[in-house]
Amino acid sequence: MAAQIWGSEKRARRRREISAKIAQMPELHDSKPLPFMTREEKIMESARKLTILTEKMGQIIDPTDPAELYHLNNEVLGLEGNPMALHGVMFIPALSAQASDEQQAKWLPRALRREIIGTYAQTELGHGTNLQNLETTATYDLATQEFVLHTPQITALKWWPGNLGKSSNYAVVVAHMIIKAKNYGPHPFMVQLRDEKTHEPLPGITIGDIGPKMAYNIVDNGFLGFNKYRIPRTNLLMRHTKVEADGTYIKPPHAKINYSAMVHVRAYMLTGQAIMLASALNIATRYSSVRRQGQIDKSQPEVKVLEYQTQQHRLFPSIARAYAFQFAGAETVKLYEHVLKEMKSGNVSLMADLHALTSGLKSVVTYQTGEGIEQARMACGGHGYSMASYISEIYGVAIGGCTYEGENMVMLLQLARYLVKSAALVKSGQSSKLGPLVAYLGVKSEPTSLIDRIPNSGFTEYVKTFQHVSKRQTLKAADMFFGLMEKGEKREIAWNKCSVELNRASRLHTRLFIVEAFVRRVNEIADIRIKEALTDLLHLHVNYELLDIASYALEDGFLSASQLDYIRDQVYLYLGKIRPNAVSLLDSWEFSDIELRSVLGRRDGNVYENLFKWAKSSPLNKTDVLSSVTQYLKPMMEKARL
Ligand SMILES: CCCCCCCC/C=C\C/C=C/C(=O)SCCNC(=O)CCNC(=O)[C@H](O)C(C)(C)COP(=O)(O)OP(=O)(O)OC[C@H]1O[C@@H](n2cnc3c(N)ncnc32)[C@H](O)[C@@H]1OP(=O)(O)O
Ligand SMILES: Cc1cc2nc3c(=O)[nH]c(=O)nc-3n(C[C@H](O)[C@H](O)[C@H](O)COP(=O)(O)OP(=O)(O)OC[C@H]3O[C@@H](n4cnc5c(N)ncnc54)[C@H](O)[C@@H]3O)c2cc1C
Repeated sequence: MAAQIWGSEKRARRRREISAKIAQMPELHDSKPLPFMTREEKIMESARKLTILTEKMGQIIDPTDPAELYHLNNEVLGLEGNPMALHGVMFIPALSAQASDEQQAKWLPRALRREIIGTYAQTELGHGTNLQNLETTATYDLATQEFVLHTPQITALKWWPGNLGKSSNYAVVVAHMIIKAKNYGPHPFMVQLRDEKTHEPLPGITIGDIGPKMAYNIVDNGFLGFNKYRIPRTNLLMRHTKVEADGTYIKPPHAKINYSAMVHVRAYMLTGQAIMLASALNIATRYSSVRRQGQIDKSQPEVKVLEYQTQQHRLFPSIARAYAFQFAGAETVKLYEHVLKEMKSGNVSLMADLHALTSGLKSVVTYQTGEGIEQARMACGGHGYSMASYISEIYGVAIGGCTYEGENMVMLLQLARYLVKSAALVKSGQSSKLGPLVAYLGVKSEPTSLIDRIPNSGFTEYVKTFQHVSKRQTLKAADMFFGLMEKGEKREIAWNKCSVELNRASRLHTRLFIVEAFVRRVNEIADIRIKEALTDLLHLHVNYELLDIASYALEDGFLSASQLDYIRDQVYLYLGKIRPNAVSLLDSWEFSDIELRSVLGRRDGNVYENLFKWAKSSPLNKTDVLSSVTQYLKPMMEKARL
């Protein structure tokens, strides 16, 4: 199963080998539990480990393999981030995709050797979503052949970029490019921020940390202002766009090609989210098979809480989602790598499809991951609320994904643009022009669903039902939009008035893609036992997801009440079937105790003794009487007693 999750036997074996090596290197372990550290201590601890990793990486992993690097980071540095989180996730990908060969030769080896630390600085205090209204300018000075970066007012300060505040000395900065008073829109520039020897900010640069956040606090998200700060013309990233010495602008082959670093993260973050969901579920499910509370049969001893159907219903559909996201994520990364290769050689024809797909997936996956992690926390009762479970930290980090790389509603609306265009093709009889991801929009469906009507139909009837509801909602939302425009409403106003319905269409389309990716994977599996276990999970997935969106299929009578009863019964049936495999389905992800950082989720199940040990190690317990008591509470009580 681990091979299915991680992509191959070899990958799963390598992960085990890497974990085993890390277990033997105490210098790479947390020196004390992270929840007992201050933010400053955590940042220091992370930098300490990161430095050792830089020295010893070659002994532990193949540093050229991104999957191994990602695993190493998760184990050693953890999900709260690290001083170079953005360096690998966005800075290097931005240079790789947008810098010319010459620029890459100059900067990439230095970045890869970690001679310099970089980030991606785009969002500003006043604008994040609406890139067209960013305020930072890069004005070309023909006389010196330099760009002058400037922050015209406080809302133009770069705000949020990870590791910008304290760690990075370089950044890819997105600024409006102005040449001879003409604004060419946002473009990426390579900018040095700090002196390479002293790490002091360079003259003309104002920079700092934006303060503590809900989670992800090892990352120093930062602010950045420029005061007429000059960089050479050749620091504009010039793979696709060029500015010649005389100010001549050569436009890129696709207007949005400079957005590729964002698409990169949107594609890669899906499996990251799956891992966070599976981690929280692993903790909750292991704990649920240790925790005994109450009886089902009063004549019997207390049961493990995992025996309760409500507990299974809370956890198991999310287990199925974690697998589904991992499989959909793997497909998306493959597609992204293909499109990137094409893009580098000038073929931009697949960019719109990839943008639509990743926009929808990013939104649905992060939202459902957040839901699943929060349910996992609640499933641990009181101990879930303790940082000893570590689930609240996983939650805080995961839901950041609903916001970064494009706020979820906004990204769903991006997919909706694509769906509406596709609907227009269907309506004008040009279904043959639909791309493979939306071809179902042009296919006539049966009048009613055949779920529970055809024996041995596998998952086909489920997929057809998801297709039906997605198609119906897309065409309905598109009709509503076109209808408003026909009535004379301006395009943008009509769009806003339909946007809730449009986003519903985007979610349904994306959920269909996730179901199909799960089905595709199960169909590929040769090992009969693995196929069986995953087929059970897929049964739970399709029935649970369909029940969740049943109103769409009920409102036009595509599903009947009796079919809905069948679907509900299937959910309960598969909860029971999955119960014996539940812990194994999560243990198959092979997270080590070092990586999970959870007292509740310990592999050995020795929860209570270790919770007590953990509590005793709280800094508050270093002394029996705190100074808050001697200074304030004791005098207050004494005064009250007088
Ligand atoms: C190993 C991985 C683990 C991952 C862990 C990650 C941890 C790191 C943590 C955090 C990192 C976070 C980083 C950041 O957040 S960086 C900042 C990200 N910011 C955003 O995402 C901003 C969101 N906004 C946008 O992307 C855009 O403004 C927009 C797409 C919403 C709108 O852009 P705009 O230029 O205004 O375009 P239009 O709406 O007018 O659309 C025009 C047209 O262009 C199409 N389009 C837009 N983007 C793309 C694209 N990327 N590719 C292809 N096409 C694109 C759009 O669809 C329109 O098409 P049309 O309908 O045919 O006209
Ligand atoms: C943990 C974290 C890490 C980050 N890291 C980075 C980084 O490394 N580099 C970087 O540059 N940025 C980074 N960001 C910033 C992030 O990319 C932005 O916060 C994000 O893109 C959302 O933009 P915003 O904050 O402007 O939200 P806003 O756009 O102000 O969103 C507020 C509300 O308005 C709604 N809204 C906005 N526009 C529309 C619209 N057109 N239609 C409908 N509704 C709309 C949204 O849906 C939302 O409900 C990070 C953010 C976080 C939380």
